[in-house]
Amino acid sequence: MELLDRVLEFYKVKNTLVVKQLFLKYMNLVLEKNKLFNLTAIVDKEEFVIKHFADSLSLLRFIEEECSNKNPVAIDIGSGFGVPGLVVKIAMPSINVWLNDSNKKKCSFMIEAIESLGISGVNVVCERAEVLGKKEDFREKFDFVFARAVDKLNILCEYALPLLKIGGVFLAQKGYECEDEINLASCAIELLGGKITQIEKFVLPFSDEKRSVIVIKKLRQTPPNFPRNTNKIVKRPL
Ligand SMILES: C[S@@+](CC[C@H](N)C(=O)[O-])C[C@H]1O[C@@H](n2cnc3c(N)ncnc32)[C@H](O)[C@@H]1O
Repeated sequence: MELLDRVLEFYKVKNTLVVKQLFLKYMNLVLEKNKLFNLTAIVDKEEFVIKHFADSLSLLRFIEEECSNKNPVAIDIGSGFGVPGLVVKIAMPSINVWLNDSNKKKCSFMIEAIESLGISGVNVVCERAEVLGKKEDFREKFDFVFARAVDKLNILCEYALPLLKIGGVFLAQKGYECEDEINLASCAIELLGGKITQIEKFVLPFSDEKRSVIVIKKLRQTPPNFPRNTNKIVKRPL
C-alpha cells in the first residue's frame, strides 16, 4: 500500500518492511473485528492509514524530544482498539506501553491483536484510568501518558497527571481548535502538578486533517486527594 509507505517515510520510521507488515495485519484485524462490534467508524483503508496510523505517529517526535530515558514507559488512556498506544509501540519498539481501557470487549480485542502480531513490551489493563491513578503499581510510574478522543482536557488531566512520574509528559491529542478546552483546564493542570510546555498545531501528511497535540509536563507531585472518584471528576470537573 503506497500511502502507508509514504506515511512511514514521512515519520522516518525505522525498519519499515517489518512495521508495514505489522500495520497491515493490525488494520485487517481491526476491520475484521469491526464487523462484529463497533471499534471504529473508519473502514476505508486509506482513511485508516491517515486518521489512525499517521495521527498516532504524529506523537513520535514529541516522545523523542521529551524523552530522557532509553526505554520509556507509557500508558495510553482510553486506548479503544489500540490507538495511539499500539501504533506507537509498533513503530518504536524501544518504548514499553500499557494500553488502558475500561471497556472489557475492547481490552479483549487489544489482547487478541497483540498475541496475533507477536509483539512484546506491551500490556493491556482493563480499568478506569482514575482507579489506576490510586494504585501503587500505576501512580507516578509513567514517562508518558497518551490520550486521544477520551474526554475534555480538564477531566483528562485528572486521569493522566496522577499516573506520570515527575518530569513525565502527557501528550493530549486534540482537534485543531483546542483553546477553549485549554483555558478551561488551566486550573486543573496547575492543581495536579503540571504545566503546558507546548501546543503544537499541524496538518496530517497527505491530507487536510488538522490536529493539535498539547504537551503537559509534570513538575510537582500530584496531591494525594487526586484523582477523585469518577462521579466527582465527571460531575464537578476541576
Ligand atoms: C472514543 S474512544 C477513543 C479510542 C481511541 N483512543 C481512539 O482514538 O480511537 C474512548 C475510549 O475511552 C474509554 N474510556 C473512557 N473513559 C475512560 C476512563 N476513565 N478510563 C479508561 N478508559 C476510558 C472508552 O471505553 C473508549 O474505549
